[in-house]
Amino acid sequence: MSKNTHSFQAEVAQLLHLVTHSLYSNKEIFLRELISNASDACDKLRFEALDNAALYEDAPNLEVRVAFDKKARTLSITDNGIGLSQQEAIDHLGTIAKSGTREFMSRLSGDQKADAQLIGQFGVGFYSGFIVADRIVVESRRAGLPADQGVRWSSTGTGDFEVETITRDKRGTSVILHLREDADEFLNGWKLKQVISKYSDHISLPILMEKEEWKEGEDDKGGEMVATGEWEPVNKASALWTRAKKDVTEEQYVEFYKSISHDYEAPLAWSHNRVEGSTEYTQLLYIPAKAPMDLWNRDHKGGLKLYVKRVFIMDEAEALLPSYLRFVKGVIDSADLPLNVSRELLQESRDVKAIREGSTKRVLSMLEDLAKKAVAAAAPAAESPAADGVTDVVDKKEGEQADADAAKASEDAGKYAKFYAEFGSVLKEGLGEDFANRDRIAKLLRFASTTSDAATVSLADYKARMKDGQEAIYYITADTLAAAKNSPQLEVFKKKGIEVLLMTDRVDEWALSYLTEFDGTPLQSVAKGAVDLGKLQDETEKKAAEEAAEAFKPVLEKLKASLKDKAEDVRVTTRLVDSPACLVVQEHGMSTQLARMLKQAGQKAPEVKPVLEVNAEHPLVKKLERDEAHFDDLANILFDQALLAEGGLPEDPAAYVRRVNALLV
Ligand SMILES: Nc1ncnc2c1ncn2[C@@H]1O[C@H](COP(=O)(O)OP(=O)(O)OP(=O)(O)O)[C@@H](O)[C@H]1O
Repeated sequence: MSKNTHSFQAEVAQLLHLVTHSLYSNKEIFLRELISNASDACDKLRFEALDNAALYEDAPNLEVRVAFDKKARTLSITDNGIGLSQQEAIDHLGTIAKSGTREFMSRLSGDQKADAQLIGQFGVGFYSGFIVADRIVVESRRAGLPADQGVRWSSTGTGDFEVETITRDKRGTSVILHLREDADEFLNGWKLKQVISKYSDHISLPILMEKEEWKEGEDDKGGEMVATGEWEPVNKASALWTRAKKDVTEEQYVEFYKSISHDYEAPLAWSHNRVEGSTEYTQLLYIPAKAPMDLWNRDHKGGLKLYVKRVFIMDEAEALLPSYLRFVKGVIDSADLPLNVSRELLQESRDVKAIREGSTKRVLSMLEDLAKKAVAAAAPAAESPAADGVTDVVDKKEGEQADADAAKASEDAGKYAKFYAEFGSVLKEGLGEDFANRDRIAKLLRFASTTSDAATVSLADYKARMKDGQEAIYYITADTLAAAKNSPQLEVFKKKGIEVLLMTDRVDEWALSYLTEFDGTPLQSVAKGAVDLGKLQDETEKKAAEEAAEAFKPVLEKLKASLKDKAEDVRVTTRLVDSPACLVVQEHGMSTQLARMLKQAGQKAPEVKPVLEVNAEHPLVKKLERDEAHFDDLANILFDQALLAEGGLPEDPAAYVRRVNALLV
């Protein structure tokens, strides 16, 4: 193949421009990305070689070599992994195959700082080389292909790249960076070693660099470091999760997280354990601080990296965690699974089931810990050791330590709220997905309520504040917090000072349908079924209500007849104070709000005919008794207004307007 020029996919060209302009403040990450790709390529070779050992050719020891040439101003990262065929070079180094790319691009604002964060989160991988290089040459040969089917890919990172055939004896890939004028610092062995140990110590392959020696200059003209031709490893080369906890620093855990997740921010928490027993495995699980952009995309893949006895098997192994924990990142290294395990096999394996259960429990405990820290911080200061009077006399050092501890405690305290804001909605899916852990999940949920606009109220908090005689945990679902707060259904609860949880998340109604009770107390939607305040209503109130209903009966019958196409039933209620009417659905029916949402999403929703409840004390309702001439109009207005009040739209808005206008003139 002679030299061919190809254009980058439009998104790549755009990304390259941003990479070179926005990621400048953190140049050195390019090395982490390229070494990580080299390591992935070796993992892939090892995996393919399980079925075809010939792929190793004569070089079974997988490794990465980093070399630089001061004169040529080049830095190269060479691996003897799987390599790239010509077509693969064109496909993989000219496009972005990642899900969520388009959405990511649309969120870029042109503000360099904000964009740099986003790009960091997205992960630019190979293209990060252009932060420091104005030209990149990739030479590669795929394992198993003959030497004359190598490929050279080169580009200056603008609009296009060139590809040509070369002869390459060694399998694997060399990425050769022609460094920019201002990237001189990477032509220095000491600097490179420092960056490698910061970002790539956990890579399980040896990363080799040429040993250097000091050579005096001639005629005492100063000296310099020169390469000796001998290669030495510069990383620990033991996978991080295989080390003992005590041998891993906090910074190393954080860097490892960043390298597997491509996240910019440190994780909120992690847990590293060796599990022994009938199923043996190591788990290293992280809870990110930020949701990835495509968490809600249908094609978002969650899951952990799976290793078997330190051999990389697959990314995004979804079978290792339930879908509602798809935000968790990390590694599982199993001692029991066969090396040739496939995704299909994972689904059926009993070992995987045990790993999944164990990892789920571990994640829930991490979340419980974070939640506990938030509660502890909210507790009165008297419980903190600094306030118990014993620490009156502290020397300066202890004082500083106490300050540091306090800062850490306050940071820890905010973590659960941070987690919940990002992933609370996903966690709720667990109510419907993971019956075995439903109670634990329920304890982790937080909601806004009539006493708190922020989603901070736990079901346990709510229970602790329940009124004497209150027999249920009341909640309402709505599209927005404002709609929930102002819902007519809440009027009687407000009047009696009873707290109601306000649920405005799309998943709430679906998820809550799986949680019928919490700690022995039933959950009750205030928009479903007839309101039954039970013991909260005294006898005189009940009697008055019954009498009002009796007196209202004739009007009720007429209302039912007028609205027979719209309302399932019409009844008198005590739940309203200021509003004339509201809509409710039958006890086990789908709420009108959920039905509306499904329809908007283009999905099939059953026709929900709501029940109209009227407030017999309201002047507008009383008017029904007197105004025979407008009865039908009034009845329809009452219904449509109740629909409007909960965020719906009258079936025939023009007719509604006509009716109201007729009454206004
Ligand atoms: N050293 C290499 N050897 C073989 N293939 C490589 C190498 N470097 C990159 N590639 C190929 O190019 C693709 C694109 O690399 P890039 O770093 O841009 O994204 P990625 O690795 O797929 O994603 P991410 O970096 O976000 O994990 C890789 O998926 C891989 O197929």
